[in-house]
Amino acid sequence: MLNPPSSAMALSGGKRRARTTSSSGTAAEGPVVRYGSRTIYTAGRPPWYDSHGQLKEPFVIGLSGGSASGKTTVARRIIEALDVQWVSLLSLDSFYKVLSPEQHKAASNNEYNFDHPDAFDFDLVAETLQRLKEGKNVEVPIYNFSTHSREKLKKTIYGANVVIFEGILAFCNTEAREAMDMKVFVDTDSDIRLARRLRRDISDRGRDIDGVIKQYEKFVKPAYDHYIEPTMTFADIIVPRGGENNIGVNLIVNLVHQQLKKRGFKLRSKLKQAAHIGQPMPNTLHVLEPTQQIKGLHTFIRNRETNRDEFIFYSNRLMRLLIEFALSLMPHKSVSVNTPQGFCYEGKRLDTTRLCGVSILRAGECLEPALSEVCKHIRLGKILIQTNLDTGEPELHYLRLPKDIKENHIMLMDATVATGAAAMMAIRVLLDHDVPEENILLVSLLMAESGVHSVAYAFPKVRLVTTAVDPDVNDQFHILPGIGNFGNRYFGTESKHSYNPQSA
Ligand SMILES: Nc1ncnc2c1ncn2[C@@H]1O[C@H](COP(=O)(O)OP(=O)(O)O)[C@@H](O)[C@H]1O
Ligand SMILES: Nc1ccn([C@@H]2O[C@H](COP(=O)(O)O)[C@@H](O)[C@H]2O)c(=O)n1
Repeated sequence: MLNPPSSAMALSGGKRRARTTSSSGTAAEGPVVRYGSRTIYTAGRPPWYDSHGQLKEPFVIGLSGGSASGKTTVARRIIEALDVQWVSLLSLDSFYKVLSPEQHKAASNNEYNFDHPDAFDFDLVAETLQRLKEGKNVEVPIYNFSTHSREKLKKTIYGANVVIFEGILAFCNTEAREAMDMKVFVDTDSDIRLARRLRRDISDRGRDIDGVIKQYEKFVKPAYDHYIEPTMTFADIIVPRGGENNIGVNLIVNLVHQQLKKRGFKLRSKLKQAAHIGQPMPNTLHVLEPTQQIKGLHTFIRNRETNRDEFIFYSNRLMRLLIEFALSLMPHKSVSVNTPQGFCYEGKRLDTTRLCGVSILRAGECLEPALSEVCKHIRLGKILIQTNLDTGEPELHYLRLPKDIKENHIMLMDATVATGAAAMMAIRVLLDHDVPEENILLVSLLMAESGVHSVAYAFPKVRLVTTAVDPDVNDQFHILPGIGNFGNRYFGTESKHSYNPQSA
């Protein structure tokens, strides 16, 4: 499972590993999932949009077949062999309708038809697939086969590069079918399916032998003949025998790889390209006036000889000025107050109830105290984005956003904006949580020209607020002349590694 409620995502480190999320509760129970000798990490989502800020739709694989044909096994084999970052597994089981007490009684006597299309909420299936295609997160019910009911807790699945949707009637619904880029039917002999189902239902689903056979004869077999097998005609690929069919699985994996390659994912180097040179700065950019005082503070924090105490002191001062400046750009309403002398003063008031701060970890967190000092009780969220040292691309590792964020104005804080890749990812996260673009203010001590252009190009309504804009970014994506690694200087840490384009 990836996201506990309230949009908090599991955190894990690691390089060049596939990540999965699952709705069925079987494929990915925690941040780490083991398939034989392989370890799958469920965090570290790479960009799911392009340099225009537009979403790249995930590649959706539909997997259908009879009960116990091996759909889940094939799905896991595909995930394992794909070795693609961020794959979501969605199961039709999650969409079983909630039973009435009478239906529940029938189910306990193996007299409820769980294999009929009416047993599923296909409207919710279509809505869920649509949201995933839009890169949005979804809350999916967790189904319990022993109690025939949904668990109290839901699972959150985030949009992904590849989404696998599996289920007996996955191809029955037109809207669901239309959301699929590839349809795979797992075709396993009916005797084998019955034998597997007997074993599984007795050991995993709390059933007895007579009950399984009764349900199979009355509902499962007729439904296969009537509803499931006919949908085989929709399949692009038919995989006989299921998960043991290596050639079938490899064929699917190769086709998906070809499709993903077409979509491309080298975002950061694309952003650094010099297309912006000579372009005027966007009018969404607000730079603090370079007074002597501001330049004086920059002189301290840019100087490599400045020790840590002084670096913290002077950058804190600059951050406070930056936050005050950013607040002046937030909406204020008109208010009138009476002075002690009894005069009316027509003033302005900032509505702090509809304002949140979101910091991009780790360095963006340094701006939080300045914001909390000037906006008492402000609600704060955090987004952890780290650079994958193999690819140089940003990856989303952790997310905790204030509740009802969509109704708020957001001060999105990071210490620096170089290529703009991390800022774009954070903005994309906010947009995916339905925050209006014009409500986002990206606040950063220092920005590079290319970062400003990239963010402004992709998100023209986001306002950018900074204390200075530097002209360049080097091959390691550091700002030039810059202030060095802000986080390391502020926290007194050393970065052992950084992205090296030569070894990528
Ligand atoms: N090739 C296989 N050989 C033996 N058992 C298998 C094989 N494939 C799947 N199974 C077992 O059969 C049961 C159903 O498989 P599963 O992949 O969950 O099917 P489905 O998702 O279609 O219901 C599971 O208990 C699984 O371990
Ligand atoms: N409460 C339930 C719900 C469903 N079933 C059976 O599960 C089968 C679908 O799951 P697979 O993993 O086999 O695809 C389906 O054939 C239902 O009969 C159930 O027994 N109890």
